[in-house]
Amino acid sequence: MKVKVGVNGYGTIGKRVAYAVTKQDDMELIGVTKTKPDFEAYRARELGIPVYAASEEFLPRFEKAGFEVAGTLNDLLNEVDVIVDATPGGMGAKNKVLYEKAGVKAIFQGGEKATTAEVSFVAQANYEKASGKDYVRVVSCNTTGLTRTLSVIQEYIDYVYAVMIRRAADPNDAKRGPVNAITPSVTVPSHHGPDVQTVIPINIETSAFVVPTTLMHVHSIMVELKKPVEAKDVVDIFENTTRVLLFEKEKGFDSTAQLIEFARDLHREWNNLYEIAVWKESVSVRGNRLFYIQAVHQESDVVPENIDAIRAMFEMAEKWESIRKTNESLGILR
Ligand SMILES: NC(=O)C1=CN([C@@H]2O[C@H](COP(=O)(O)OP(=O)(O)OC[C@H]3O[C@@H](n4cnc5c(N)ncnc54)[C@H](OP(=O)(O)O)[C@@H]3O)[C@@H](O)[C@H]2O)C=CC1
Ligand SMILES: O=C(OP(=O)(O)O)[C@H](O)COP(=O)(O)O
Repeated sequence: MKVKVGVNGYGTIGKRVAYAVTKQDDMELIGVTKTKPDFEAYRARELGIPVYAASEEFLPRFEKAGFEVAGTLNDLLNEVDVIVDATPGGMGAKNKVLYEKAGVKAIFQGGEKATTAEVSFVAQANYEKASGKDYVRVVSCNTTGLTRTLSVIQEYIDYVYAVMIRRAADPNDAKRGPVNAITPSVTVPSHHGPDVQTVIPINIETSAFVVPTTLMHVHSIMVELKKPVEAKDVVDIFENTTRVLLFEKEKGFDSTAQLIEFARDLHREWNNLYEIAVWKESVSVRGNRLFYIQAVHQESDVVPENIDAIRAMFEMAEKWESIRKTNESLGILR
């Protein structure tokens, strides 16, 4: 039996999760919601995905355009086993009452507070904690990136300090850009450090800056070590970590631009780079401090996590079986 999945909010994250669901042999995409009949709604329809109005108040927009919807969110909720809420940050918590009323499990995204769900989730770090749960939050793209690499070197960590260089907007977001400025999060820690702690129990402080780019976030990470480790051992660990890839400046990976080009060269859908990109040369140890730099494709790294969260919530597969299935279905390299 396939799990019936709906996606509420067919935007940057929602459309990618919907696509990923269609690639799973144990899941069925029942439909997605839109607030308006724009090109994304027409494209979903072309792809054969039933489009529902995000609520009754939006129905007149669709009627005016002559766009026939399959129903409203409430109708979608009657059809599904789980809803992936990918609405703008903060809206998921409000939607939760609808999901509770419908008796439907729900996955929230990183724009929601941790308290919205029972578990904050990164598959490789705490898959089992989501087992059988009704409400799970896939943490933000940056928190997912930090957790993926830090969770596998956890035994060496005394304290982590990370500087997050955040992209100003997604490529399709003309409202927020171009931005000719650097915007610091003036309070330390930025929300990322405490957010990592909702998944793994480590000491971590983060600060954050928004810079004028749409191509990925970059993290400069410094770890005070609890016990000695050599850079080559950390490289080995990352080389054997799922959803983490090492890239070499030596091979032309000078910036996030080449990382995105790499994803384009793979003919990845939407040039998704689901894996966290660690610059190999940046992994270095000086005294009792480990340094490395990584980049996060904000539009896609959380997509496999949403798929694994569904399997965990329905106890459909053990952790590594789910990760393997998700990776294979999306062409994730490791
Ligand atoms: N973009 C990113 O880099 C990342 C985002 N996240 C998190 O994912 C979540 C979604 O973000 P993102 O995909 O970027 O957001 P987007 O703005 O790209 O998409 C949100 C979608 O929600 C829909 N929406 C708007 N209002 C409503 C409503 N009242 N009811 C239902 N749907 C509505 C919009 O649909 P319509 O187009 O029809 O108006 C829109 O497409 C947030 O929590 C965010 O923090 C997590 C990781 C990375
Ligand atoms: O989850 C994200 O970033 P975050 O981890 O810095 O909050 C996404 O890139 C969304 O960021 P946004 O809040 O700038 O849209």
